[in-house]
Amino acid sequence: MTISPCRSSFFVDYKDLHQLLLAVQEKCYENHSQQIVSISLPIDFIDPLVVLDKFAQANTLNFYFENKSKGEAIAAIDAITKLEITGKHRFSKTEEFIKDCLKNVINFGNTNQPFGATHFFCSFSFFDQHHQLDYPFPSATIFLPKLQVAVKNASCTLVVNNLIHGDINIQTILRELQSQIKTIQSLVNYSSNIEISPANFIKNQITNSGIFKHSVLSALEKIESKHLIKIVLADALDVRSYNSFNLFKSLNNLRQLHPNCYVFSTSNGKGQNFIGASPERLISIQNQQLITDALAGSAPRGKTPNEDAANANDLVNSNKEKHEHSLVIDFITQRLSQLGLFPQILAPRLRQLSNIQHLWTPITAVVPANIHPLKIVAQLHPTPAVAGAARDIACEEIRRYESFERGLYAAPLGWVDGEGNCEFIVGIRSALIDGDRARLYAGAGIVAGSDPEKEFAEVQLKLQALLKALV
Ligand SMILES: C=C(O[C@@H]1C=C(C(=O)O)C=C[C@H]1O)C(=O)O
Repeated sequence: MTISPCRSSFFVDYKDLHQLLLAVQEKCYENHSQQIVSISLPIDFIDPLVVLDKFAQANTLNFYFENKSKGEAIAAIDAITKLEITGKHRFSKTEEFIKDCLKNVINFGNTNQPFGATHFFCSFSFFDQHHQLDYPFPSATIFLPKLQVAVKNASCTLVVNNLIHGDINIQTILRELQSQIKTIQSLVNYSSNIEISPANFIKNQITNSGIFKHSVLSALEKIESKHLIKIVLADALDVRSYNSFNLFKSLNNLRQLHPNCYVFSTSNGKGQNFIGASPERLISIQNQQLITDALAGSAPRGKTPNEDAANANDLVNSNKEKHEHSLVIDFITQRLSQLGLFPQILAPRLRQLSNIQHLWTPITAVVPANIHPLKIVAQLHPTPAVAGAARDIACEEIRRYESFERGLYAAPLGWVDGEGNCEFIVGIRSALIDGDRARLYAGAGIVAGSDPEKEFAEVQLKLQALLKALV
């Protein structure tokens, strides 16, 4: 892997780049092969969401990921190479695909910039097989974008990936790069407008309150008879708007309304988008330091500081909520240990979001270089935070109780780089957007002592928070 220099903001040494591209092409001719040239440049500060809005097309894959509290946002547009998988072994196939691609990458420019060099964007579905045959996303989608713009704190990086082979016109690549940089430069001072104006929808609850509460009661009987310890039951809400949903405005609303969450969106290149604001990180790995969240056990935020503190107090002292939470900690620590890791459980805390608060225990571990992030994703997904315990029985029961396909709901979604760094979140509090239609998803964990009314109210609270953002 060669790295050529690249200097200040928006400075591209086109002469160096031209020579590199010609040399790469020559090798491609000789070997009848293809190479990926990844160009990383520091750029002036720009909002990646504005870049997404400018460049994303309905017929291309794209991805957006933002964590406002960490000062990070990343937009990935169009794919130079992709893998779509339906069925089993999707995590190991993804790992293989990424490793194969990385063998063919030549880096140019400043790869040490935050989010410099190649990043692969991945979305998985909850189950490895869909029951709904026309569900619009495969069980796994992985792509290396053509264009990636990322912000970390005040630093902004552009990555342009190019596929080089014998027949490609190098001059065209250079011209395209110049034109992309010009367009991006023109967006530097563009700020996204805040538009929190809830739209008017026609709504249709998939599982009505009666059906949902009946499922909770039935699940409680199975818990009582020891068939299960916990199950996470989700509900879906179908809405139809008078106009097509606007991805950019909806994401912008989500980040204003849920600044402590991960705001995300991913597309299938056929016009559908899966978006949401999730508080739950599956794993992030930075320089071999892994962190994962055990997040389960909930209470609404109070309307006054006193009510809020009382709700928080009830939550941290509730044996039922603590039991629900500890199932997740136990599962995560066990599964990480099975991989040979030594998980450290940090002090429990509250995760307070705009509408809801959760019991939260971060768990850390050091990841040896030989364990690929996707092995850990495969080992953890789905945790009892979104499935239940015992997990496989809970998954079977979920299929029985829920009348809709979970699809990408409650599944891993994130990025991996070539150095073993990654960030995957759990796609809860999410919606599948298709033109003027959206299906919203949210769920709640059921354990012994759960109250069907309260669980239903919790799910509605989560759905409403999402609905408020869609425009
Ligand atoms: C399943 C969801 O959330 C999960 C369920 C929680 C609970 O029941 O307390 C809390 C956080 C998440 O682990 C969802 O929001 O869809």
